[in-house]
Amino acid sequence: MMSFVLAGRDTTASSLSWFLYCMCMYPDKQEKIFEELINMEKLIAKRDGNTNETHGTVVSYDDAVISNEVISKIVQGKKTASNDGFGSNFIMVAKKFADEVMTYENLQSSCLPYLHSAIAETLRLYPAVPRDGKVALEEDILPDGTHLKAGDQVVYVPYSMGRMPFIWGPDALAFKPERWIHDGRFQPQSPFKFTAFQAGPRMCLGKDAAYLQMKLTAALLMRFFRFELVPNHPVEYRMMNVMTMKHGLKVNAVARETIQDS
Ligand code: HEM
Repeated sequence: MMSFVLAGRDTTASSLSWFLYCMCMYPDKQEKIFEELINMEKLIAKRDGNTNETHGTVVSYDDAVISNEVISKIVQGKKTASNDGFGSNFIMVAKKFADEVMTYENLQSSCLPYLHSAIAETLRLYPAVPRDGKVALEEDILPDGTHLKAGDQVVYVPYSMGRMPFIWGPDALAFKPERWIHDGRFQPQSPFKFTAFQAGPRMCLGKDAAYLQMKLTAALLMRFFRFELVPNHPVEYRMMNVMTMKHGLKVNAVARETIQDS
């Protein structure tokens, strides 16, 4: 339990911060994710014979800037107080989306491929574990012929590996979820190339759980809000075991248009 709580909390939390940061830096990618979520919502409504989304009234909350408290209530599906500027319809639509669209099946890597790829791309550029060290218990020879004595330390650096043109091509520094998509599907890379979760027998045990949590939270936020960085707030690395943001991330969340059931 200690492993799961320690390994699974700050890693996913900081990755979500970096994901939001990437969304703010690349608004065109943020829009693509929104479109993907809306399309899925429409498909599911159509499948279930609920066509309200095409006949409903469009309610705009465009000028509103929402507090963290309101966001967390929406993510948890709770009703917000009536004086916070958001009607219960907004909460109802968000809750419906969470319950009916964000199912376990719809959060698998085969669904929402663009969102899944954007999370993988975030981890390529901003791996939650930026460097990871090992100690040889006994004398050993690495696959490339390097000799190790007992007690030697070996460090691999997912942060650097994720940015090497040698590994990812000349556009290695660009945030491009498209690089993970082939024939419209998310295509995983070898864990020896994409090392954010380590590779081999001691690879992260929580990888699928991490994607599930991050995809759910990101989908709920992306579907209902557009994020923008607060101008002039410094975004810097805090290089610890987990790569968090030194000054945290400050964003404005602007509510998107919501389609209200008539
Ligand atoms: C973005 C999220 C995450 C990243 C980037 C990540 C990354 C990693 C890395 C690099 C390791 C190898 C550490 C080492 O042995 O040197 C690891 C191990 C581990 N992770 Fe994760 N992790 C994430 C989320 C999670 C979550 C959500 C859980 C649990 C629910 C989890 C559970 C574990 C466990 C139990 C190990 C130890 C596995 C072993 O030693 O055999 N991780 N993780």
